[in-house]
Amino acid sequence: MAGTGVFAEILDEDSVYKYYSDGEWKKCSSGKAVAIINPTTRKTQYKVQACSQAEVNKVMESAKSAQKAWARTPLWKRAELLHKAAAILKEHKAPIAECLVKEIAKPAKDAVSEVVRSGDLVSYTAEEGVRILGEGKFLVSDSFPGNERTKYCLTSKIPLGVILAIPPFNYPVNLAVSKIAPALIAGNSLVLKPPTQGAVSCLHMVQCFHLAGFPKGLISCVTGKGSEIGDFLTMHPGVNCISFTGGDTGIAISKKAGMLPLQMELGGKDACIVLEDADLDLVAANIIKGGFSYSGQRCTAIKVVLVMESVADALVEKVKARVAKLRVGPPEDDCDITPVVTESSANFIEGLVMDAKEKGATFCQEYKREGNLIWPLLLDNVRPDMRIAWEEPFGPVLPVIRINSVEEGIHHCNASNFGLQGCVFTKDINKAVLISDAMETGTVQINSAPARGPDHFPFQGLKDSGIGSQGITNSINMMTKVKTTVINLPSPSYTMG
Ligand SMILES: NC(=O)C1=CN([C@@H]2O[C@H](COP(=O)(O)OP(=O)(O)OC[C@H]3O[C@@H](n4cnc5c(N)ncnc54)[C@H](OP(=O)(O)O)[C@@H]3O)[C@@H](O)[C@H]2O)C=CC1
Ligand SMILES: O=C(O)[C@H](O)COP(=O)(O)O
Repeated sequence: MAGTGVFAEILDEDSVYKYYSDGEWKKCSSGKAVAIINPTTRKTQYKVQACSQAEVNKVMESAKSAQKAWARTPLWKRAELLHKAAAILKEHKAPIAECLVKEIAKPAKDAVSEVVRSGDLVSYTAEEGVRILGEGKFLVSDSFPGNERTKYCLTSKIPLGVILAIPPFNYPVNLAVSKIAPALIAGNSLVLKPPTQGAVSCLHMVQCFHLAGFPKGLISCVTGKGSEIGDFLTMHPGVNCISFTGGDTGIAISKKAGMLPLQMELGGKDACIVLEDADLDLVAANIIKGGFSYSGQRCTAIKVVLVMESVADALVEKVKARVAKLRVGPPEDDCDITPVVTESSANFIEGLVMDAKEKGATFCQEYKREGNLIWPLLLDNVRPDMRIAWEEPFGPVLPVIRINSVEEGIHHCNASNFGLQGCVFTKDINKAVLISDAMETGTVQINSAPARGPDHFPFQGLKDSGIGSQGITNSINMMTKVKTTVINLPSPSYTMG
């Protein structure tokens, strides 16, 4: 049960979850709380502290001093603590998954998978960090013309300092640890600002790191609405790097943040290009998985199908048949389609659907909504003048655009402001590789739906989809900076051969 057993200490006497600072669970001085609305019941499920700017300042001070000691902690010790946290996370997957079900209406099985995947990510990061941070580079001066071998150059990767991690609602645990673990193994300290919808899941995850025994002040978690405390955090002088996953908010942050490294993973409009020789059963199965998992609330969800006209009717029929089998209902029952995260999100999705209706899209199913629950909807004959051809619904609504050439499909994909992932279905691997080369996206999946996982693969968005690259190795590296030490010798030495 959430907030019980080893998690009892994170809940205060007024049933408000505490924030985490200096190795302790605390109540904020304002006494204000933020309500977390259960997307299924649309009633308040949990409450968390609304932290103040003074509490953020204190957290930043602790993070800065704790980081100095942590940077001098041996790599193997950092890894050992991360492995402990991973084990505790997986041991308590049930109560954390329960929070995900209640806060973000994630289907129960997917919620458990997210926690297990997060434990695996933390452990993999510990191992990868020991390897790549245990190596430096050694250069000699005479490889450059005009130099004798009188200089030995040692280069290594050192921590940035205080990392501010801001994950989104749809993977509040996995996308938090995908920032926390690389930050810690690289010798940084970490300040986490969880999403409001998902905050309690994150607080339970933080308790697992607390129980693992990380030094006080090294990890902090401040709660509060991003719209209220977010700017103070992202513009705080104590922050040395921001790792953000979410929507357009990230673009605004990138314009406000100072001279510091940014890791941004933002929205996507992942296109699925279907050629005439594609295996349409394989395509249909991937469109269901890629377009409707977690009710389409994934940045890597398929967000537009671009199918050759000659096979479009056959494909639409196959997808319709599979849509009809999707179970719609509460996350507790492991339904495929569950309520979207907020009423405002449901309203946004509905706006896109109504625009498509007015402009003549073909509705393959009746549009149906009950509260935040929207039934899966395939829209055929979508045209570029419709908003849904370009905007990201983040819901169970999928547009189909019929194309008459591959070039038309690539053009539509590249005309988008987004550039996260895409996929292409064809039996001709040579053609698939050429199409992948032409698609201006961070990743192209050949004959499968887009996906971030497995988590050690590089994952990056181009254009408005992001800055920098994620994936465990790339995240570790971007949370370090290069340090060069040059040994100057009085005379040339060839000790190094
Ligand atoms: N790329 C991806 O993986 C994702 C993309 N999205 C896109 O974003 C849209 C909205 O989803 P949502 O999760 O609300 O994304 P947001 O970008 O609104 O929120 C992402 C995170 O940023 C925080 N935040 C909000 N405002 C600020 C601010 N001014 N400064 C600092 N942090 C802030 C949020 O906190 P709080 O929750 O308290 O507002 C949350 O933790 C989706 O419809 C989708 O298009 C969403 C999720 C994942
Ligand atoms: O931000 C997101 O939505 C996730 O990065 C998607 O991850 P997934 O492809 O593993 O669902």
